[in-house]
Amino acid sequence: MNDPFEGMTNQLFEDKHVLEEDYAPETILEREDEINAYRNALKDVLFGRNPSNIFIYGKTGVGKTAVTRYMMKALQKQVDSRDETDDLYVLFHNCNNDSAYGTLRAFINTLRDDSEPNFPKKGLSTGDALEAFYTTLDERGGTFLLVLDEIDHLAKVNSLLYELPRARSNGNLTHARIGVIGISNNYRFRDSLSPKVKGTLMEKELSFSPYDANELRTILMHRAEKAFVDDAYTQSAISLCAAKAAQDTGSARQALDLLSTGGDLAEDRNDEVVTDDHIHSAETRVQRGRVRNKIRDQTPHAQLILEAVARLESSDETPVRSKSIQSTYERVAAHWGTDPLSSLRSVQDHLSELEMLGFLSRTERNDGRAGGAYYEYELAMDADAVFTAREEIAAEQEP
Ligand SMILES: Nc1ncnc2c1ncn2[C@@H]1O[C@H](COP(=O)(O)OP(=O)(O)OP(=O)(O)O)[C@@H](O)[C@H]1O
Repeated sequence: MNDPFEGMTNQLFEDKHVLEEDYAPETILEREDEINAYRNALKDVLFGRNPSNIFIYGKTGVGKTAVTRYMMKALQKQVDSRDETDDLYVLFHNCNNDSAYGTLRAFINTLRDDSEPNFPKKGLSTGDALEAFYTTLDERGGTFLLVLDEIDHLAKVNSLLYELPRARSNGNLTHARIGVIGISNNYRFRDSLSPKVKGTLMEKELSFSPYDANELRTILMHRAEKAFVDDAYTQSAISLCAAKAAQDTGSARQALDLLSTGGDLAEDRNDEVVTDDHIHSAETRVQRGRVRNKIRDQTPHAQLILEAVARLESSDETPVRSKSIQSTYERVAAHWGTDPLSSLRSVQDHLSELEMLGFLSRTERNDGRAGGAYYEYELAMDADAVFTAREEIAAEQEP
């Protein structure tokens, strides 16, 4: 066979990385009000005062992380240019599936010199970790901003959020000041905190709303200019990405995914310009990717239970009660070589969780005295999308 890569050229993309998730935009567009509010909330850091605690809320892809990183960089630059201001350290941590102990350990290890031993993974208590953290902070001195992304996923969050803001007034810190910046998709997060914590935190709250089509178009145009070579996309393709993402989620991530996938498709087909056609085709692929990622985030048993409901849905057996789902789930688990959960209660817990996350819908039925109240479940998404996602996830996991 001839060289399969012979003659391949890169004619569409100037710099594809500009459309990818880990690209940090140097300008933030369409978020002036949020940036102003953020600036006011952070200004104490410049004046040597205790920093405010700040919580950022908003749905996925609306710029919470991008704006936070942008603000932290700008603040760091400003602090570094002012001799009279205390040193600033910004520490980022994603709290997904982590504990207060793990979070503190990550911060301690980031701050410790290479010559110092790492803080142990286990064997000590959260209290020990807090003590070591305070010692490390006080040794350095200065202002520490702790950015806790996905803070609603942090186990034992109350203990941490109660302790950190009081560290200075309790005499645990003398030379250091702490501010907590929490980021969350869950607007109800605050309600879940204990009254004691709410009273101590006194946080400033910033809310990021979904983008509309015009805002998304501005963001996309700016990126497309850098990502593609001249004339490699139509304005109409950009507007279409913006319109589709605005109508669905208002997420800049979704809009960027559509544009990037549209570019991939055009490149695969050797087309020189990204057009509406590519974006229409990209939509199915992006949608599939999103479903797959959402399913991948679930535990193995939750995935099997979801697949069981999808099987029942595709054979027209829904709405269906949890007992019938359980027997289908047992067959699905056997198919994948997994031991199923044995209690109906556990299956029902997973069903409630899947309903809450939007995978399933449920209706309460009541058979009166004879049967009492019970739930019936249906799939809230396309069954084929679940099957494809499950097969793709299984293929990824094969050695
Ligand atoms: N205003 C903006 N200007 C430029 N790029 C943006 C803007 N808002 C979002 N983006 C880009 O969109 C993508 C998603 O944004 P980001 O990660 O900040 O969202 P998020 O709200 O933190 O979402 P999640 O809750 O899922 O983490 C990133 O690639 C980011 O660079």
